[in-house]
Amino acid sequence: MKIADLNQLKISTLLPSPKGVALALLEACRQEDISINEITKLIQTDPALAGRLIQRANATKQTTRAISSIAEAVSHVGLNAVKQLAMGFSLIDQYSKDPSNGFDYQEFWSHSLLMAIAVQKLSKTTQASSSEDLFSCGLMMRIGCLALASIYPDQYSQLIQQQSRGIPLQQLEQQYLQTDHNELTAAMLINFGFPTIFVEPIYYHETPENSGFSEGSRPYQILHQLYLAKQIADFALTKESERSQCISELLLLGGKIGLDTETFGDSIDQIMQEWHIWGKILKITAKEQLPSFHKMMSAAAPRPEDATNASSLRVLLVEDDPTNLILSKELLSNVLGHTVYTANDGQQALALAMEVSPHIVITDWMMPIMNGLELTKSLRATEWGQNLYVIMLTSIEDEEEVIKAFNAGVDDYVTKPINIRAFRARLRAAWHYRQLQESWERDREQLKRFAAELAVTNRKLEYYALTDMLTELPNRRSGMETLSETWSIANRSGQLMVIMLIDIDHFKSINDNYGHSIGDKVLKEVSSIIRKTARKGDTFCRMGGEEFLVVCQLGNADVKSSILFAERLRHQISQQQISIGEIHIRITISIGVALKEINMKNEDHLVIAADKALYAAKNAGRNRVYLALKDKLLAAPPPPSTKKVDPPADKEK
Ligand SMILES: Nc1nc2c(ncn2[C@@H]2O[C@H](COP(=O)(O)OP(=O)(O)OP(=O)(O)O)[C@@H](O)[C@H]2O)c(=O)[nH]1
Repeated sequence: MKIADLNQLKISTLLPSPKGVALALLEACRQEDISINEITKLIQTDPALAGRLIQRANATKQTTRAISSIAEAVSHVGLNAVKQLAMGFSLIDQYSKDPSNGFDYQEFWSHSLLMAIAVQKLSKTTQASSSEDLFSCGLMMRIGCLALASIYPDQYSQLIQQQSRGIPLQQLEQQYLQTDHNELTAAMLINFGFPTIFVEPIYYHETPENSGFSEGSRPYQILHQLYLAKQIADFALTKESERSQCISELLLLGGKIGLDTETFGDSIDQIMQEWHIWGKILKITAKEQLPSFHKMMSAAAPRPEDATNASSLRVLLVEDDPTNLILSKELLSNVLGHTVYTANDGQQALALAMEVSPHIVITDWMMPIMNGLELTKSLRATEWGQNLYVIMLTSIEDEEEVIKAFNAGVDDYVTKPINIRAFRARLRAAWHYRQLQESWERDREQLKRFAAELAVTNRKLEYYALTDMLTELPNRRSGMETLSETWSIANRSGQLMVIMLIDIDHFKSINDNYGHSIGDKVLKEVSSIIRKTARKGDTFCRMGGEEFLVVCQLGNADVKSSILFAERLRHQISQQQISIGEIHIRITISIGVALKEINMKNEDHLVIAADKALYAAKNAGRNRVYLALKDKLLAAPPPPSTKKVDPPADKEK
């Protein structure tokens, strides 16, 4: 995260800053021993702030009883949030009238308010943070833009205009102002006393992929809620004709934080309602009421209402007659506002089309070298030419000829001389076709992305379902699946089958002596030794607690080699000192080995036999291997060669 150095920028005195009671609150909250009583007294001096605070407290309270006093509102909302809300409200009051510098202050706050309400709503679904804290984060997360607009009024309005031509604002800000709104926001929020846990996610809210936060962590969750809140705010303020393009992306993002379409749609509707209510309270103009999200989701692609909507198409005009070419070009570019490329015959047009990828090809019919029909057929023969919209210009409106043109692949025809109004109307149809095509392509891309993300999520879920999270060994469920598969194969093939149950001796004393987290580390260490010592093909899992299961690979499963392996493992663990920081621990394990026998009905009987052997090993003094064989429990040869290490686990410092 790069934070702007406010002093170096020499702009600190020009930065938007809270005034009056908000400023006093900011100062007061810097004192560690400030009491709610003192804060309440301060707020009482500003009736507008007091009223808004009580309204906010009521907006988030769980009970039906209304909060009516400032003290109650302060303790409900929390000191931190009171301070942040006071700052946000104070800034709105001071910076909401548009000075004539081109920066739309009302739209800025309207957008910020939307982000605040949206992130608060989303936070309730994941409970990553207090929703009041997040409300203030949403309200202030683009405060750097406001700052830049106030410090560099003229330059900043020019940058905003350039941004609307497709250059990212952050890039323009860095280029012309040597800082950007995110750096400045971070610096200002730190100055206002916002905790880093919020400032960092706010800094990355436009580019979450650059944050490096680990998946599922608290900053990661906050960041993704802020990101989604911004997308929702952008969506609400975008032009109606462009709204449908954002819907699938929004649904995908909602899905990522665990919201199904129904719940997500309802949340968006509630956000929009609250936006209007809060807009009135703070005197910020919220846009007209949007239709319900479900309605917007099922709406058909918009049709252009006038020619301005249908402008800016890339048109390839093919005409051999120079006068007609000039006239048509003039009409298309100057009157109708399209970008026009020209060619004099079909062959030239084919080459140019490949180069400029036009949206529409308007071609004359009769031309030398390659006529309009041949050009259309050639275009349709290519993959990229399938979706081009082709309009044929013709002087005769003979039905047979027209059918011929449509059979060759044209989408429409216009008779010459061109009638401007009719031509404009037909281009609108072409524009609509283009819109549908783009939305279809977008949906397909999103579907691909969604499928890829779903595959990753499913793989992760599968991993989590079969893995013990502490030791990262396969878990009991996975072990039981292997056991039952191996049992079936051994049954069919008649091969020998051996399993082992391993249990750490006196593990409870490790927890008791050193605490649970050291106990966890010992479990991890033992798992790692088992993993390293196990023979190739043997599968092992953590059964739970301090018990592990090894299912020997059928080829390895003769009793002698399995006992040797168990002994080696036991010996290895008894010899290895486990060091965790300053603490050094030696532990031992007991192992029960069992062999599949004819009288065993299923794998459970095999586990019971191994358990009996384990119990016998424990009873015989622990740190040893026992074998269950033909209803007998035998100490496994060779007997433990190492000195018996008995309870409790010794502590060496
Ligand atoms: N740290 C930690 N402890 C666990 C975990 N799962 C189980 N335990 C503890 O493991 C201990 C098992 O204790 P016991 O079943 O009495 O067995 P033991 O102390 O190993 O004694 P013996 O098996 O008789 O040698 C209990 O104290 C559990 O709380 C875990 O995931 N982490």
